[in-house]
Amino acid sequence: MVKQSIKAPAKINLSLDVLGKRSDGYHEVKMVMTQVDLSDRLDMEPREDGLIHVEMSEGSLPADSRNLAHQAAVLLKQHGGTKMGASIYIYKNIPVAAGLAGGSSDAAAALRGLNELWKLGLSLSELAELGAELGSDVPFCVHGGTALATGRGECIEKIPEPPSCWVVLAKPPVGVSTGDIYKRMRTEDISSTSADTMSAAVRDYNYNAICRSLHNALEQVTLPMYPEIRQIKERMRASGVDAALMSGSGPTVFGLVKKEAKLHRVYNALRGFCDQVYAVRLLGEKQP
Ligand SMILES: C[C@@](CO)(OP(=O)(O)O)[C@H](O)COP(=O)(O)OP(=O)(O)OC[C@H]1O[C@@H](n2ccc(N)nc2=O)[C@H](O)[C@@H]1O
Ligand SMILES: Nc1ncnc2c1ncn2[C@@H]1O[C@H](COP(=O)(O)OP(=O)(O)O)[C@@H](O)[C@H]1O
Repeated sequence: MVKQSIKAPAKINLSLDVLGKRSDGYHEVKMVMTQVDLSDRLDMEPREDGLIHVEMSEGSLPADSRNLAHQAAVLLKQHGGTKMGASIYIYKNIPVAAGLAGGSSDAAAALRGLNELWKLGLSLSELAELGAELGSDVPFCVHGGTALATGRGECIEKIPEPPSCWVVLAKPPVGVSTGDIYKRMRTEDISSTSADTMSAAVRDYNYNAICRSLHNALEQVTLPMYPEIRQIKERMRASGVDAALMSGSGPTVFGLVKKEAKLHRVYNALRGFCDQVYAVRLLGEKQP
């Protein structure tokens, strides 16, 4: 039996501008997104009986039709008109509801993997278009790498990879609802945007400019609601990261660190403060 084993990496938002509220209930955004090497893994096998069956290593998450990878498989099956089914096993490493797009990345990995297994021959753009039906972050996860995302997040323009660095991720034990954070966003308070500056810094391969340009408009909503996120940011800065920012709607904070010699100090400072801390690399960067 042919099997597929495929990685589903987490994302961080190097910059996130909210440009306004749309008539469809979503917000117009402009974001620079990139992937890090903290990944779930999806093992997939085709099934002759046509059923979609998902199992998760993480018992607290639904494996039924509420699971984004399950939804992706059903959508692709309908779109591709195949009689085949699939068994999907998800090894979960990415913290859930963290602002790291773990669910979206699982959905994207299911689309890419099943497209191969079922020999549907869809292009990445076609898979991304399908993925947009599941969530705004899914198209980015289908393409992967580093990108400028516009619209509600589903319009993807690939940009070059940023310079290599360490990324320390720290997630406080709070649950944040993305929809709730967007709903509370006061777009009239927006005073500055950052995506163009960040995109230029990435294209220039300029690490210091990337650090200076980190910006997330959703911080103005999430930080006052959860003081522990601000504390993590402050602790990261005090421990010597080059720059720190909340990812997406939160609550995970990421810190960028160029020098490996600093990494242990940052990691240990955070570990004493919060349980879920990861030291990872940006994915796809040129090796130094
Ligand atoms: C904030 C971001 C930044 O990358 O990531 P996360 O924090 O979720 O990782 C994304 O914009 C999240 O994308 P995603 O998590 O796919 O959101 P969706 O499922 O499409 O939408 C969830 C809800 O958020 C709101 N929403 C989402 C995207 C957007 N551009 N405007 C919105 O107002 C809508 O109310 C929607 O019902
Ligand atoms: N495969 C999956 N992995 C993680 N969460 C999932 C998955 N499928 C559905 N979900 C649901 O999606 C929601 C958001 O999860 P996630 O993608 O981890 O958040 P975020 O976009 O904030 O990083 C959670 O409430 C979770 O129950």
